[in-house]
Amino acid sequence: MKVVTCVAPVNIAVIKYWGKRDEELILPINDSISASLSTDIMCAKTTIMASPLFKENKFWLNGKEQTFDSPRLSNCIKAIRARCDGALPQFTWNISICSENNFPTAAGLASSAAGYACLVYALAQLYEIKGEISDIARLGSGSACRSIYGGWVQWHKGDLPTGADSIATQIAPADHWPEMRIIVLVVNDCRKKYSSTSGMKKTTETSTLIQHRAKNVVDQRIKTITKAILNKDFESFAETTMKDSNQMHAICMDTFPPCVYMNDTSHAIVNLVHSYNEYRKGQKVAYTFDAGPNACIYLLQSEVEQFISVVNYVFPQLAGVEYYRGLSLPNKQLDQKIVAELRLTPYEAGMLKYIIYTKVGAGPQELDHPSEHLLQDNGLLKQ
Ligand SMILES: Nc1ncnc2c1ncn2[C@@H]1O[C@H](COP(=O)(O)OP(=O)(O)OP(=O)(O)O)[C@@H](O)[C@H]1O
Ligand SMILES: C[C@@](O)(CCOP(=O)(O)OP(=O)(O)O)CC(=O)O
Repeated sequence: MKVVTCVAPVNIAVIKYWGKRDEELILPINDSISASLSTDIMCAKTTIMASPLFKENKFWLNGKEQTFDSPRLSNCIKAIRARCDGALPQFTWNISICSENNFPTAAGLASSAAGYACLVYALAQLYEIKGEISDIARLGSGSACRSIYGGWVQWHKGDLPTGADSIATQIAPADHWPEMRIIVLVVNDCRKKYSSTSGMKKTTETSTLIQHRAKNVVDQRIKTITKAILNKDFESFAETTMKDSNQMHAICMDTFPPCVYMNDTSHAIVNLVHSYNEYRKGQKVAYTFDAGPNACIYLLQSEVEQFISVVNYVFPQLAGVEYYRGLSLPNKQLDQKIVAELRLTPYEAGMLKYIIYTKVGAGPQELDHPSEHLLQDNGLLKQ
């Protein structure tokens, strides 16, 4: 019997992946860049057990048994096994897979990225594969290839029709910009109506704006934001991040019928960030939205106290929920000058469900201690 347990991070793109040139191989029409977040706060955790005694393959996600026949799961397993030494005994054994996310699944919080990166990373440990695996994680979910690395990561779209050059590389490790923080303002954590996969397929079929983005916009933004990250230039990083999020959602609106992911609360957050930056006389806080209404805020640690005091004033919390999750948030009295100058008025309580406070992290890891395994020795779920 052989067993491995791994964790892998969520990643939040600052230059977005939206649109494929090959649906089957999951090849994007443009490069993208993200930061992988700390697995201490948000992660997928996956145990894979192989045994000559297992009669069949099994897969559980968040405690519920799933079919083993899903095309994306099969594609990842096939591709990993094609790179494995067939002489290893575990090569011929059946496997049990158990995965869980410690944050909402399919709610636009990049669960598929963390989930498939974790699956592929754990399979690579099980089958003792060294070398590139981000192209295999990409077969599970495009954005998953970026979660194979920690820190700041670029997914190169590649040119080959096989997808062999459509891989992720690290731009800078997690400790390159240690002051960087991420606050996720959770507006809705329910399963979303249209998945990223179906939304971006409709976009490539119907939007004309997306051609403009791929041809004329992304390459320059990739250069600008890479330079900003390497030079730790927050102003330039923030402006590019916000513009790129806005362009992705403009393209979603240009899709026919439109796919609308942001809601009124999301737009209220956008307005608040711009007002705040005006008050601070610079781009001190940056928002970005994936395929859902939740806002991911990038900001430096020095800005957190003041920004969060403003968020708490404008979006009062409902009592009785575990509201702050992750790193401990500083508790600062709101500066009344900001309220007066920005003419801030609170919305009704409960528009934000909760807040996750986290930072950039080091990427997937194997957890060696047997207590970490999610499966019993017989390959069934631990109770
Ligand atoms: N831990 C996991 N292991 C394996 N597969 C997972 C895991 N978590 C999520 N998935 C797969 O990803 C799907 C959710 O992907 P989807 O793209 O709809 O949402 P999301 O990743 O949360 O949002 P987004 O990609 O827009 O940020 C799940 O239905 C499941 O098939
Ligand atoms: C909005 C995004 O989060 C899109 C993520 O799309 P997915 O990677 O979930 O899509 P598939 O490749 O079809 O699985 C932007 C991004 O992460 O770059």
